[in-house]
Amino acid sequence: MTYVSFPTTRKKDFTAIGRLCIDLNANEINRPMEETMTFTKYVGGSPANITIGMSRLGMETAFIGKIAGDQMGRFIQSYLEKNGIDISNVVTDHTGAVTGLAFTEIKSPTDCSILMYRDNVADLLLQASEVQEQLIADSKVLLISGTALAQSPSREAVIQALTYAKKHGTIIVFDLDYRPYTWTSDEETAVYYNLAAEKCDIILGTREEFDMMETFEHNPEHSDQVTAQKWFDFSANIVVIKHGKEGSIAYTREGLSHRANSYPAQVVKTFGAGDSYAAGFLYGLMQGWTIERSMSYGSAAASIVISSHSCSDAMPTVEQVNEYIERCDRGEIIPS
Ligand SMILES: Nc1ncnc2c1ncn2[C@@H]1O[C@H](COP(=O)(O)OP(=O)(O)OP(=O)(O)O)[C@@H](O)[C@H]1O
Ligand SMILES: O=C(O)C[C@@H](O)[C@H](O)C(=O)CO
Repeated sequence: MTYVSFPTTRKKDFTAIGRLCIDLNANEINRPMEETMTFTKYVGGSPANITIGMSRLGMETAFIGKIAGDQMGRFIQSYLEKNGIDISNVVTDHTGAVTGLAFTEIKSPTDCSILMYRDNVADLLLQASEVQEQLIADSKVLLISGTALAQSPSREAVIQALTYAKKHGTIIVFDLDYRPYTWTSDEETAVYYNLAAEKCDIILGTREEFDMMETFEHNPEHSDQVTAQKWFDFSANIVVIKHGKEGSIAYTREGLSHRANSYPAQVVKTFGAGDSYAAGFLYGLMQGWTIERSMSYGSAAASIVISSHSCSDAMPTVEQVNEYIERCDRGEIIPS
């Protein structure tokens, strides 16, 4: 059964809009930030990570965003280029805005947190007039991520991108990617998230992220089914709710639900799980696989990334995911 009909003849498989940042991941793991001395620098930002993931899986990708006009911005630009991502709609800021930094604290494989430095960041300065309609028209999929809705003018840029995607029949994926520190109030967050979600074909989020969106609604049991059902009255065909190590559940417009277990992992840190899951899942759907197989593929990609030090740089290729699944099937991966 086909749940989403992706356009067939387009130059790009996948384009994302949103933030391009830097991750500084602690080298001394299993320690609090107060005792962490050194970090390794990677490209970061959830939509950037997903795009890198899609590119590693062999998809034709592009990015719409804004980078700082400095060394960090140029580092991001060159990394995207090296990964085969079309950066013709990555605009450089000339107002002195900076690159967002995410310092990661890895206290234990299950206790990780991120300290964000996001004052006057370039990614939130993308303007609606800078979004290229033709690029969206040329893409099978447009992925938006929630953080870009947090402030103007980036908020308007995303809404304009949604308008172009609707006009051209580009499939819209919403990765909720809720980062509370970027927002000023729960009400503002819920209102903008809901407005954007109404236009999306596929929505991916964690239970906690959907709870935030239900600020004005009644779902006392935090029921995944109730959450998903609402979106089928709008544009959604698939709603995926992620539950960390417990796996994920996808609902479809036809009223079916599909579960996927997580794969075993030698966990180094948990962040990056959602981004790699999104890349693997969307890749599978775009190959015409079943929802279960696509979810399972996303779960395997997630286990690879959480077993690694980085998010972006650890995004796996098709060969790596296949090999990981085979090793798991042979019982060779012992969970940590
Ligand atoms: N500890 C774990 N062990 C194995 N797989 C995991 C673990 N945590 C997450 N995953 C896998 O990653 C998928 C997405 O994880 P999760 O629900 O934590 O998303 P997320 O909160 O968006 O991730 P992130 O931490 O990157 O924000 C899960 O469905 C599961 O397949
Ligand atoms: O999303 C961010 O800005 C930080 C990410 O790059 C980080 O790697 C992460 O949390 C992935 O989900």
